[in-house]
Amino acid sequence: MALVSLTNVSKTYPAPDKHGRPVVAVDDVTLEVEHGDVYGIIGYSGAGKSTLVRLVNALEPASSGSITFDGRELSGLPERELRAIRLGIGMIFQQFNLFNSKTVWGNIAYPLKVAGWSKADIAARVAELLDFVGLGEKARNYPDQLSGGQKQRVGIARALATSPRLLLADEATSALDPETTQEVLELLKRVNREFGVTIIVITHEMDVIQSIATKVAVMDGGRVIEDGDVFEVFSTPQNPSSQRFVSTVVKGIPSPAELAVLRERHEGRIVTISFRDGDASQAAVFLELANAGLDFELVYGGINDIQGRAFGHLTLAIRGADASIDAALTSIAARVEVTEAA
Ligand SMILES: Nc1ncnc2c1ncn2[C@@H]1O[C@H](COP(=O)(O)OP(=O)(O)OP(=O)(O)O)[C@@H](O)[C@H]1O
Repeated sequence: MALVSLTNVSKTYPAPDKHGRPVVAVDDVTLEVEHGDVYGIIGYSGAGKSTLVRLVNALEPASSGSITFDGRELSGLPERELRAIRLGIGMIFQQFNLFNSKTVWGNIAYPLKVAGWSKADIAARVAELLDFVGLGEKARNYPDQLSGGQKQRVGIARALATSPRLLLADEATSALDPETTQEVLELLKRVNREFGVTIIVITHEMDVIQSIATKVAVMDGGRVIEDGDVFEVFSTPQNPSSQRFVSTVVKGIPSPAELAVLRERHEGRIVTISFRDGDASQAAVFLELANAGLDFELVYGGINDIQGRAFGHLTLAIRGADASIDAALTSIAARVEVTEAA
């Protein structure tokens, strides 16, 4: 049984949008998060990601559809029972949401005090968590004496205090620099591996999904437009909207503006060849162009690595007789994806 299961879930806010209509923030979403998953939810700003998190956390009720947590239907549950379910769900935020008037120790101890733990149990648990996130030295410091990465580590320790089964990370690394982001992501991987905590990661950053997610859902306009294995979704998106979104976050696909510049700077036909690991050797593709007597140069490209599997897009300017180029591209297209700029 999935840990979190959403079936035809929608959330409509009566507050009208700029056309005077209610806002459909989440639109008929069905997805399942299995125990042990690191499930990424990615999409443009306004796609409905944060709203989805608030529904899963039972902070707001869905307008329609069913949400279950560990097999229990959330809708219709009284507040007392929802509170008990929320204890099994930890949450971390972009702005960390620490109490500035409490020390690091006090921040981590807070949920345990609320849950009625004894002083001795709290002390032991906080010490254990400080050690896990590597902040033992900072126990007596206040949040404004910490770096962003340290603050998020406190946020993670606090979220884990009551041993939740699910951790919701809403843009948890978006305020951090790339190096600190990687450190926090490594810590989240350990949370998943060592404690078996299932994680839902909400982000607009490809790097985050790429380094920790095992599955991903792409959201656009409140809907999940594509979901599945991270490598599959990012290397070969099926839906035109997710293709458009993916092309903005993966490396190596020239935007329309970049294509216009390439066309201006290079003679010949501009063709993007997309490789997925194990698909076909790049050497074989280049050899085919050379054997057809074509002149070509690499003008744009990038390789993406998703958990040890690579895919990439190389854009070439190819020069030669049109018929020879057509024949070579038809032959290459039998093995790898070929896209010629219109
Ligand atoms: N409480 C609310 N009342 C009215 N409209 C809302 C409310 N919360 C969210 N919305 C609207 O719902 C849509 C989805 O918002 P949401 O914050 O879930 O998107 P998001 O993908 O998380 O974007 P971001 O990354 O910018 O936070 C937006 O159009 C937003 O304006």
